[in-house]
Amino acid sequence: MEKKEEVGKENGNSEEPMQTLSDGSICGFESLHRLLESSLSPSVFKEVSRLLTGMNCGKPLEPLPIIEIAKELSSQHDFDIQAFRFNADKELLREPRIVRVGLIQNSISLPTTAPFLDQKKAIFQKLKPIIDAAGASGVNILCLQEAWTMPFAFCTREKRWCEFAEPVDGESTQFLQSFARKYNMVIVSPILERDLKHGETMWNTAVIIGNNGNIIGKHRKNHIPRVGDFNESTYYMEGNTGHPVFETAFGKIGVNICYGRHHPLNWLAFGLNGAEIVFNPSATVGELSEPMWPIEARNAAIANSYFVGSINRVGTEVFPNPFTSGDGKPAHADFGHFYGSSHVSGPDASCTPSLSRNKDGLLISDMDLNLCRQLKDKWGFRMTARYEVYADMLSRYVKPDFEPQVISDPLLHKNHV
Ligand SMILES: NC(=O)NCCC(=O)O
Repeated sequence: MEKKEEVGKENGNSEEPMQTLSDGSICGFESLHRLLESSLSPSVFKEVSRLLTGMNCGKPLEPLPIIEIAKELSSQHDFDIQAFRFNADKELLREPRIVRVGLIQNSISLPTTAPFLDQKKAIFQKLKPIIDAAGASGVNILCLQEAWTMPFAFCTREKRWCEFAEPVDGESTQFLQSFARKYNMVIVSPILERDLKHGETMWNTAVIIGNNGNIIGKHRKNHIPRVGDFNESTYYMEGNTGHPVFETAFGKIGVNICYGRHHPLNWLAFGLNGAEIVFNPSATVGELSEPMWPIEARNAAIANSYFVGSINRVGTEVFPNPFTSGDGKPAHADFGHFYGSSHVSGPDASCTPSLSRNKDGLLISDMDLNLCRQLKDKWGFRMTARYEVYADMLSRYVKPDFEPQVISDPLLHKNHV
């Protein structure tokens, strides 16, 4: 209690509700986890963590040591780096299947008024040391944030930002292919795609680059947001690639891009196709979605017995021309603060602490993929699901003559005298 008041004071007034500050921190702390750690006694913090971030094999998630070269890169280039290990129980008939996964979150590098080519090059330059830190740390599968090559200009609805769209084998893929080869690393690269063979149409796409630098395939975002400033339908179409799972050298992975995380059936479909890790590269802002962020991915990991890697970009991106969202509010030139907070959720309801809310970062997680089946066996969610009942319901629901199954209390409609 004493500590909590201290935190309130840092915010200027202990009577005021605590607020996030303009530097993107929460009351001066880079994450909720850090705020709680500094504000609570060690024993209370331990109990709060048990409830907030769960337990893995009966213990809090183990932090992993970070190698010197990665530490140096993180201090030279000012990015957060954290590492954890998800264990699984030892099995008698299967060896552990440990995969090292990296998630990168970052802000843009130049103002959105800079020439486009410079903006793009500067983001590439910024990412180099972070990808090197991942590669040098032995990351097997690395995922970047949604539309990582560009500012998240979709709020503006101005067509000029379409220039950032690239074919699947374009410049950004070529840039990442060299890292994939150098570090024997699978890389998931979410970009704004221009499909040259289909009339130059655009998609919000994740390109999956294999550890030999080959392109394994692509997935196109299934659901387009129509909420707040996220008017993304101006730029790309609803995906037409289904829910592919990519069998890589290090495990079976799927990509549920940003707003798709609000759709439980979207998560389910990747699970039904056998995903062991699903990435959720995102771009979302505090005012809109922050209370949902720690819940949805975690729920998906639990319900589908797989790991989820959630990534959100960082910072506030200000655009040259103000825009509105048709909600009667004044025109504004930015989306609000992209709150980072990337994290990994396990199928056993454990979860890493989040990366910073206001800083670039690399989160490394070792995960024993055996945990997925162990949780399927323990909780039996796949076995107890009634897919035939859901399938029947859905097939009736999509028909125009669908009638909701509602049984009304007959007394509700009885005429009272
Ligand atoms: N990029 C994107 O789909 N954002 C939508 C906002 C949200 O889902 O939180």
